[in-house]
Amino acid sequence: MKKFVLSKDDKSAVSYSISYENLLNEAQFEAVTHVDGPVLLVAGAGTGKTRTLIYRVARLVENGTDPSEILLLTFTRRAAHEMLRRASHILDERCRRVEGGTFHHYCSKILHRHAESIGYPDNFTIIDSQDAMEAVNLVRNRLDLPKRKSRFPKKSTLYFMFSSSINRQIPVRELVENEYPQFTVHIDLIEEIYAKYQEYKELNYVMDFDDLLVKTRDLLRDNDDLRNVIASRHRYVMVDEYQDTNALQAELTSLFSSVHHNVMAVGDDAQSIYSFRGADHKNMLAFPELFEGTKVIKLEENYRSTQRILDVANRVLEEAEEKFDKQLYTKNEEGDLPGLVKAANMNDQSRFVAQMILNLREQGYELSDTAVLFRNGRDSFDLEVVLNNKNIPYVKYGGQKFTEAAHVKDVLAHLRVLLNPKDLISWNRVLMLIDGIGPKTAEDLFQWAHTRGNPFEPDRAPNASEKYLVQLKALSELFAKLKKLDGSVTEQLQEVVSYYSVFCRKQFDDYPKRMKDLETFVDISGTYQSLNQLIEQLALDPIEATVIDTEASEKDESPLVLSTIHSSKGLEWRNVFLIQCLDGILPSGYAMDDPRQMDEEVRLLYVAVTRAKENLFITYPALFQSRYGDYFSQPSRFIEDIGERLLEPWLLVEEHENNNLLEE
Ligand SMILES: Nc1ncnc2c1ncn2[C@@H]1O[C@H](COP(=O)(O)OP(=O)(O)OP(=O)(O)O)[C@@H](O)[C@H]1O
Repeated sequence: MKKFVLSKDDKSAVSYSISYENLLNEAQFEAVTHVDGPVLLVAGAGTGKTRTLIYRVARLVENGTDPSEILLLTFTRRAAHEMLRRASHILDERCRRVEGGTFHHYCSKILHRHAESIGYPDNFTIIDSQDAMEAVNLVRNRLDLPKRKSRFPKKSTLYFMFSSSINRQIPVRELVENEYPQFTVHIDLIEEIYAKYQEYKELNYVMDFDDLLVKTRDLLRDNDDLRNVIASRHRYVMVDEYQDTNALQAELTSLFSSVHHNVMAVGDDAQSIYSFRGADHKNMLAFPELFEGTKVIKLEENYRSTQRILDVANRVLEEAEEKFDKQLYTKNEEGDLPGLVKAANMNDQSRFVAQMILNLREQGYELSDTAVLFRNGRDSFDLEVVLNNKNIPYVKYGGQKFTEAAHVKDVLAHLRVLLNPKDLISWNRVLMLIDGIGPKTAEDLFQWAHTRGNPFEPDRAPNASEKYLVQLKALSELFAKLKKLDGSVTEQLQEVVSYYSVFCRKQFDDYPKRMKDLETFVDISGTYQSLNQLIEQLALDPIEATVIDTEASEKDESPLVLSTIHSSKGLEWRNVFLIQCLDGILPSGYAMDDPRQMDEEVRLLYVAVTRAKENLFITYPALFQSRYGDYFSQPSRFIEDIGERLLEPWLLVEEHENNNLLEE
């Protein structure tokens, strides 16, 4: 037999089209050119984590790696798309073939492909947290609970307990005993509801978000062949925002990279703000233990902000009990001192923000160069009224999601049952729109349809009452039409919206606005290739409500951004206003008794401050108005002592008292 010796390909011989060395600093370059073995990139805000990931994707592809062998896991799908768009911009279209998305998306993809191995059909549906709570409620109500003397947890609390137990890998019993001691008397019942909830999901072919992670973990952990096939495909695994992952996601990262062991995790422990979803920033500390031979690379130079903004950020972090080994610095300009603006009341605060935004526009900033950030979605309501009056266009992120609105959920429920006729929660929604049908009748119809009849002809049920027979016939006709239109998402959606318009008009006073939303939804549905894809992507990646609003209105100026701090993660603007910076809001009143939660509030403020590139204004009203009455409020304890050297106080003066509208 003849022997031929294959020589190792000389990677150094690749000539790169991008001059990585000039575009990156030393630490970034080290991370980008790292090829084999695990790496943990520990980096402060604005130090170029995203940039490093983008250049690493480009470099690996330039090196000859097949893009489909790179797995890029990010916090939102939008983030993955954006990174791959930028990578393909700096290199070429090959980068778009990189497998990118969130853990949930990727797991759902694996599970759809291997559904039979876990006893599910491949058309299982994913339920969002609201539907999951409804399912918990349903199983709770089915249990004939004896009359209780002591308080029992609400459906949302139960769901939250179950989800925490899974994400943090703590048994329900232990979690309740430690964190909800007031409910320990009901522990057996809570465990029973948990078991029944799992059973409900299996019988009805639905999965909640947590199932996607758990079932993928179990599938890969218990099935060596499949794990090897899947992990062999992942020559390189990269995980962004590692500080906001949980123990389960760490385990999945390890399973995904179990063949090649080339995993890069990127994160900033000081920006961990999702512990309420089970995220644990200690995951970052545990990374080197989980991945043997980890190389740790630190990014410390900030490129985003002026030094004066960073001085405030560094000072904010000092408020945390858990001290961070971080001092952000930059070679950028020193910049203006960030302002601390005290307004007499909320309306003055809004007037200040709106007027200042217009001033900035006059100075040449686009509206979209500016963001207004706040702790809770409701904190911007007053400002929104003022912006509307002044005709300043804005988009708002982080409030209610489009798919959380009742009218959208109603429409989607019709499509969900079409895809998965066993989805009881959606059937209930569909049937209970009809006059005369309550939960009991809805469940009877569901049971009948699933044992004897065709689920899509509910009007044939033997004991369907005359009261609602005509409506049931209309529903059956709708399903028949939808089946005929199979393959055209837009036409199917249009059919449901026309069927639903009668109910919308009957249920909601503001039905014209809601119908307009739905029409816009029909217009944009063409981007989805199938109904399955539409339902799944909307569950995993809900559209922001105001994205629909802005699609509907045709403003030609790119709008100002209003966002909760949570939704501002990873983004940056030239000007940032942080409003309602009050004790009780930031930090939240609910966090005050728990040092761990208080630390998370500090990190939240840190995230807000580090979004600003050039100008930062922190504002608060001296008088807080609420439906319970007005009261004098205190600025956030985190900013109160920062001092004038770092945060310059601003005083607002009315025009008639002084010719200058605003005085420093
Ligand atoms: N080496 C560099 N040279 C020039 N600009 C850079 C460099 N690295 C990063 N930047 C710029 O700094 C800003 C922040 O970078 P990036 O968004 O990648 O940081 P990040 O670490 O992901 O931030 P955060 O975690 O706070 O969201 C961006 O505008 C980016 O283009």
